[in-house]
Amino acid sequence: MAHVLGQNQYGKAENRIVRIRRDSTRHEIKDLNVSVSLSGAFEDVHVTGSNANCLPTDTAKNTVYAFAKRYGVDSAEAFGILLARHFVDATERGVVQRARIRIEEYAWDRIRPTKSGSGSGSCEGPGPGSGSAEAGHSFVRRGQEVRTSEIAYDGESVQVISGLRDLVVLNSTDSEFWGYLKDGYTTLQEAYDRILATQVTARWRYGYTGRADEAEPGWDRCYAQVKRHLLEGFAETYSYSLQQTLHAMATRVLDHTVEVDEVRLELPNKHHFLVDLEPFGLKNDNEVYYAADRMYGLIEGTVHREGVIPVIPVT
Ligand SMILES: O=c1[nH]c(=O)c2[nH]c(=O)[nH]c2[nH]1
Repeated sequence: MAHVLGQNQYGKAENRIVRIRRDSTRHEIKDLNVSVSLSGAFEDVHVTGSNANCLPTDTAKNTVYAFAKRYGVDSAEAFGILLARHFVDATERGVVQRARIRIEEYAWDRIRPTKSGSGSGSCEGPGPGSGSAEAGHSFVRRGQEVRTSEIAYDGESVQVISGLRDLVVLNSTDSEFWGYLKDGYTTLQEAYDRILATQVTARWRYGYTGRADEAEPGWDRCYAQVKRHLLEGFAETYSYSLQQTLHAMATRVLDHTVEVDEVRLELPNKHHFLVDLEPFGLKNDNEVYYAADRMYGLIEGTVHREGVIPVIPVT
């Protein structure tokens, strides 16, 4: 019985690309997930095993990254048009008859450091975002983080552990990682200017124990204040490791929020790898990155006030 090859298409899906424009100290970021799908004269590829008409998906991937460098990314739409036209018009012998480019774009807002962030504060202090110039290279991914809390009462005292998760932040410069231990399995190149990005999970425990003479902290105020200092701690730390950034963020929360005794952070290192564009005659001057979603380094730690016994569970 004869069989007929029906509709078919192929390409490279989910090319995670971060394009930084660093023309000035005020960097611009474009964060895209680009999927390429080609259809055309691919009967032979499927039926006979001849790859003469097969543009490798690896080439499609390279094209996406090279185009990001060569033409920049003004908008997802304009970038998609460039790519789609290229695959159809520039591929040999009219092999590619239709190109479909799908792009998801993730939006980032700038972290705004505040001048009024100094001095030790309580949750009665100024609200988040008051004051200030925008950070040139520090971003927080748009979309709401999840606020968490865990409350326990044993008949005597109350314990409140608040937190957040899915707060995604990125510094497009001011991050290095070098001078680390090396053994026979070490291949990592030392980095003197890298992207530092993480998805913050934070928990903090209040000193509040619910005694009759104790006033409850302003929970919403404290939440906003802790979040603000986590963001600013991230943005304002010139980092030599994510571990150091973790310590700076947690310390800053304790310095500015007297109600909090202990902070625990879980920070996955969301790796961004510079794409090698040399084969296409392009110099990648820390502009085009492959944003890997796994595997990832996972940096975890607690910072607490001296004399306080830390109790936030290690997960
Ligand atoms: O900030 C970092 N800390 C590490 O421990 C580490 N390990 C690694 O491979 N890259 C990084 N980056």
